Amino acid sequence: MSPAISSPKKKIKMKRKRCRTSIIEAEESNHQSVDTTEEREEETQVNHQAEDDLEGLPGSEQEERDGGDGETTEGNEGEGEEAPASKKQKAGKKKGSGIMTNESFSLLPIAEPTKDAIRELGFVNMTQIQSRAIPHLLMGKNVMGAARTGSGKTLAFLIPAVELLYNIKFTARNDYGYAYCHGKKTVPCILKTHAVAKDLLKHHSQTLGMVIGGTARRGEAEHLAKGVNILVATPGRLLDHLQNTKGFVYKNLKCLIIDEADRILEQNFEDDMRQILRRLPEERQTALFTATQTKEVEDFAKLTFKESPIYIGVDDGRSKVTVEGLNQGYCVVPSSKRFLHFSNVITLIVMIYMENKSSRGVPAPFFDFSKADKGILLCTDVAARGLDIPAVDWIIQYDPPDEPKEYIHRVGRTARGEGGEGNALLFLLPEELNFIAYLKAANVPVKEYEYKENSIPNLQPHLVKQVVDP
Ligand SMILES: Nc1ncnc2c1ncn2[C@@H]1O[C@H](COP(=O)(O)OP(=O)(O)OP(=O)(O)O)[C@@H](O)[C@H]1O
Repeated sequence: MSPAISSPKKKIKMKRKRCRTSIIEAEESNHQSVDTTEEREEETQVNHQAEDDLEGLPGSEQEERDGGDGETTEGNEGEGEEAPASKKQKAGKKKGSGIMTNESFSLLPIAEPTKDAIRELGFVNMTQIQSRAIPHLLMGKNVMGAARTGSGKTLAFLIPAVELLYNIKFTARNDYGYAYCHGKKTVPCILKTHAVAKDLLKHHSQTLGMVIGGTARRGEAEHLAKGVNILVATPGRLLDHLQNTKGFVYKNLKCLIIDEADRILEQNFEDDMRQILRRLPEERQTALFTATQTKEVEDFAKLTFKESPIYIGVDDGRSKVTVEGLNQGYCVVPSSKRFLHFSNVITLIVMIYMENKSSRGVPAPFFDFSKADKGILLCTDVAARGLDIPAVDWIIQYDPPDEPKEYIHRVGRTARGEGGEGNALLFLLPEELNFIAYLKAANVPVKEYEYKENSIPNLQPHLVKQVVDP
């Protein structure tokens, strides 16, 4: 029988239970690869060669050949150096989330300043995507990486970026070495990457910049003309600077990293990307990362890579696409009761995160919410991707998104990182129930919660009072 949700407040207060569904190996992965099976086989051979080259490096041979099942290999007991355990690593001791390996960052052939920065971030062992992607990227290979939300993709591509620039001794002036392009125009996603890059560069002299559509471009242009080593950018604004900013030297570009690849084609950035790719030096490394493997990503990969990249699908073969620590369910409610039920669950409205922006295009509620001890953030899909807000307990969806992959990104804002736990509840109208079939086909494990008519308190007078006399 499905659990009742007659008292959502009670449910929220209830000690969160981990989803105990065991991982069942799917016989066939539902994920699509970039290439046809034939191409994939060839690529696998290439991968094995690369892995042989990588012998001795963590995450190389064994894992890649096993195909990576997303199963937990408990973290923190590896040969890691002493490091201050961050909240997240402590959380990892509670229960494995299925994203960790027992391979320590200290085993990577990377410079001391980078290792120091990782240690100071409080990370000891690598997540799966990190242990499998970093060695290839350090060797200059083109990589396409797919791993579920909250599994550490950001460090997977930033550590090699920082490292390679350090090794080739790029100077701050006029050496534009790395471009990181985010598929979606959401400012917080860019900020997250920029913040992680800044932390990693703490003991390095390499420089960092950021260009974002919708913000003042003049300051950006001046910054670019002075020289930036790693540039975090949205596609449209990057193209604008490539076309129009005098003194922006990008002929030395060594690597292009594209994140949230599935959004690029969806958001009609294809033309922008074509033009960006045409302008950048051909002799460069390219990496493409995504949380959801889709047809769009395949198409985009064909546009991006001249030759097949090394494909790393951490979750291929997993029987579910969301993280272990996520409890998720849905509740079918009639249209007339949905809002009341929704308000009952959230009980209190604290912040609203729409498209409103403060200075530099950064939505103020995002920062307030990130810093707050507790709170509720009302948001549109603009907050659905890439955000890494600490300790989000619940994601409540007032209505379903258009596609399962959007659902996966929405719920991916909770239960992030090692040991991350969280809950997600989706309200559906009876006529929207079909969406569950799509979720199940996409390997999203959702439970049905029972809707009880009499569980809704009469909030109407309270709401009216709030509106009239806030
Ligand atoms: N090796 C690690 N050990 C413990 N925690 C980690 C490690 N690497 C990353 N994390 C933490 O895991 C969380 C998720 O990381 P990150 O934001 O990079 O995920 P992501 O895969 O990019 O997610 P999304 O697809 O939703 O953008 C972050 O809070 C990050 O600090």
